[in-house]
Formats: sequence, C-alpha cells, structure tokens
Amino acid sequence: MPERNSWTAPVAEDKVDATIRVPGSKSITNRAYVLAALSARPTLVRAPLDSRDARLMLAALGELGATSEHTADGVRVQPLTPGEGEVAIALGNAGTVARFTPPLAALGARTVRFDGDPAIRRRPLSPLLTALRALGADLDDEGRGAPPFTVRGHGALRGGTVELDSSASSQFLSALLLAAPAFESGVTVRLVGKPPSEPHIAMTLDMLRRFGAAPERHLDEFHVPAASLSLADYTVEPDLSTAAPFVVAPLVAGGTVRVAGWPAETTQPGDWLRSLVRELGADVTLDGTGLTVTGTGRLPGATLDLHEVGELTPVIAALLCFADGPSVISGVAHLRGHETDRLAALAAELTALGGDVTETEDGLRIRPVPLHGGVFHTYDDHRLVMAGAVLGLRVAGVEVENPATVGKTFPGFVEAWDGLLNPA
Ligand SMILES: O=C(O)C1=C[C@@H](OP(=O)(O)O)[C@@H](O)[C@H](O)C1
Ligand SMILES: C=C(OP(=O)(O)O)C(=O)O
Repeated sequence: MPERNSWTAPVAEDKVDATIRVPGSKSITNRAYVLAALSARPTLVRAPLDSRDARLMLAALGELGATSEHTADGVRVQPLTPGEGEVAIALGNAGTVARFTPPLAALGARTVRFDGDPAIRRRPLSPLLTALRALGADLDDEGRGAPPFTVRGHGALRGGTVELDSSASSQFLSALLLAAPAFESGVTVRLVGKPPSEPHIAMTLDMLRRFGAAPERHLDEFHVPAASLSLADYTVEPDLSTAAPFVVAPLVAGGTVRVAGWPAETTQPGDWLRSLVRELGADVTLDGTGLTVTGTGRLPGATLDLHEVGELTPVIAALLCFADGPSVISGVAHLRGHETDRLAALAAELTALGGDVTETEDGLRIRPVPLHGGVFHTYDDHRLVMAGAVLGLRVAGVEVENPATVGKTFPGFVEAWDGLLNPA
C-alpha cells in the first residue's frame, strides 16, 4: 500500500454483498515459526501471514540462527543452530516477538540485544523476564522490566518449576510453554492471577501437541516435558480477528459477507464472533466454503465481557456505536498495555467523532448517538484502522490517520475493504 497520511473510510451507499479472503493468522503464524525453529528438522509453514509482525518474527529467528526461505508453498524454517557472538533483535511493536523470542535467546549461546518501537518499551514484560531469570536465564534489563534488554545465552537451561503472573498478558505464559520442550527437564508454570485471552493459551497447547510435545494442564498449573519437536508441514488458518471488521459489516450496513476458509474447528478467539453476531441479530452459516453472515443493518446494545477475546475490542466498540441501545464492554483492563492504551484511544477517538463513549476501569460504556466525520487517530494500532473502517460504513468523512499501520497484521486491508464495498 502506498504511504498515505490518511484514508477516508468509504461509506456503504448500499447493502454489502461480498466474499472476503483474509490472510493467515498472526498468532498461529508466529507460533508455527517459533515451534519450527525449535524443531529437529525443517518445517514448511503453509499459507503463513506475511505482515510486519510475521517478518519481524522471521528476522528475529534468523538472528538466533534459524534461517528461513520463502517457497512457492509457504515459508520453510530451518532449526535453530548453535552460534555465538552478539546479535540484535528488532521487536517493532509485536507482542508475540517481544514475548516469544527471549526464552529462545536464553536457550542459545549468543548475546542478544532486544529493542523495538517506542510503544513496545511501554508494554508489560517484566513478569516474563522475572520468570526467565528464575529458570536460570542471564538477563540484563537495567531494572526496566522492558526493552531494551540483553539476554546472554549460555547454551542450555535446565528448566524446572516457576511462578508466573500472566494477568497483564497471556503471551507471558505462551512464551514459556512454547520454549519449554527445549529446556533440559521441561518447565512447570504455576500461575498467579488469571491470564486474559484463554483461547490463545489453548492455541499454544494445541500447537505444541501438533509439533510432538506433551503439555499438561491442571487448573492453574501447566507442565511441558522436554521433547524433540518435529512437524514437516503445517498449514496456517485465516486470521479470524483480522476478519472481524468484515464479519460485523452486515450488521452496520445490511447485506451479506462471506469469509472464505473459516475453519470448522479452531482455537482462534475470532471464532467467538459467530455467536456474537448471531446474538446481535445476524443470520450466520458455517459450511465447507466458509462463514456467511447476513445482517439487517440494525443491532441491539449489548453487555459484553471481552476478557478472553480482548483483541476484538476496537472493532466491537465501533460496531456498538450503531446499536439501538447502550452497551457496556468489560474485562479488558489489560488493553491499556496493548499496541496503545486501547481503552483511552477508543474513548478519545469515538468522542471526537461526536460519540458518547466513556472509559471504565476495565472497559467502555457506549451510548449510541449520531456521529460525524473527522480525523480518527490510530496510535500505530492496526486494530484502530479496522475500527475506523467500520465507523466509516455509516459516517461520512471518517479520516483514518496513518492507515499503513494496519500492515502489522494485514498489509492489504484498505484494498480488501474497498473490495467489500465495490466487489468486482
Ligand atoms: O498469543 C497471542 O498470539 C496473542 C495473545 C493476546 O495477547 P494478550 O493476552 O496480551 O491480550 C492477543 O491480544 C494478541 O493479539 C495475540
Ligand atoms: C494485542 C495485539 O497484538 P500483539 O501480538 O502485538 O500483542 C493485537 O494484535 O491486537
């Protein structure tokens, strides 16, 4: 996409009627790359996401000694190789890279310097760094608990039992579990506090099993024994969270959207959208071709606890601005530590368009009132671009600032959104 300072999100002049293809799941792609790097033989990752976060992950793994090549079928990742010397890993603003790669560095033999965008320096990390230290990692963050920090690998780590507070991000837990098979005696994690994003934890356990590990869970305790991982071929599902703005479009504009390739079974949090939009009055069908959603262009207000599916919040908040009654979103205090403080950003930007939206301690209150056009700031947050697009369906003149930032997970989003409104 050419760099643009802003993008006027198009108004739906008519009902929508389109079939959409979304790129591969960020969460699955970056887990597959990590598990492939930890494997004993190369893995072909088919249909992976190609976006800023996915590229950052491949580049990070490359620095750690796992090379990769793009083939006609996907990306082939070679196992990590031992190495030495000093390398630097660029985190961008990718939570998955910032949380999943430090354990790999601790298991290797290089000295690895981690840093990224200003935003990633503000995102929570310290419980993971503390747990890694407790597992024997040699790590220097100068007391910041955040990037920049350095991990000095000494070739191996014994592993064992560790306590972890993963309430600020489920990614801390996923990070330890993904790397656990490579610790000499595996890893047992005892959780303190309740993590958000339970589907992402299920995704981690499911993918570990597919690569040959044997994770076990007993309530708040997770055990992953040491294991030699191996999987020749792994196919990534479409990203159902990226699909969110398309799935909700018929509820705003009326009409039908089909999302191709929606899996029959999945651990992705975005699968919950099916029950949400049904509850909000849409007709929903899932069959071998994908998901079909038909809406009337009207929806009721809703009271939603989004703790397990936090990354869907920006799009859902935009949707609920068009409801017939008030809505309350709760359970997402941890969104203050996402790409930006998403609760503050959504309240500010929706209010700037004339909305009646207030922040609570752990969510948002939304009272639907007529909105008007104006600049919709996106705070380098891909999901705010998607939220702005949903608002534009019914509000003329929504100027989405810095649309290219959507390239974190969907570089072709603006073109796909135009395709939704003007199908070929
Ligand atoms: O493990 C993952 O792939 C993710 C976990 C979630 O993080 P949090 O638990 O920090 O919300 C989610 O919001 C993020 O987009 C991706
Ligand atoms: C929170 C998100 O991303 P990250 O992987 O950077 O945590 C997100 O995609 O909504």
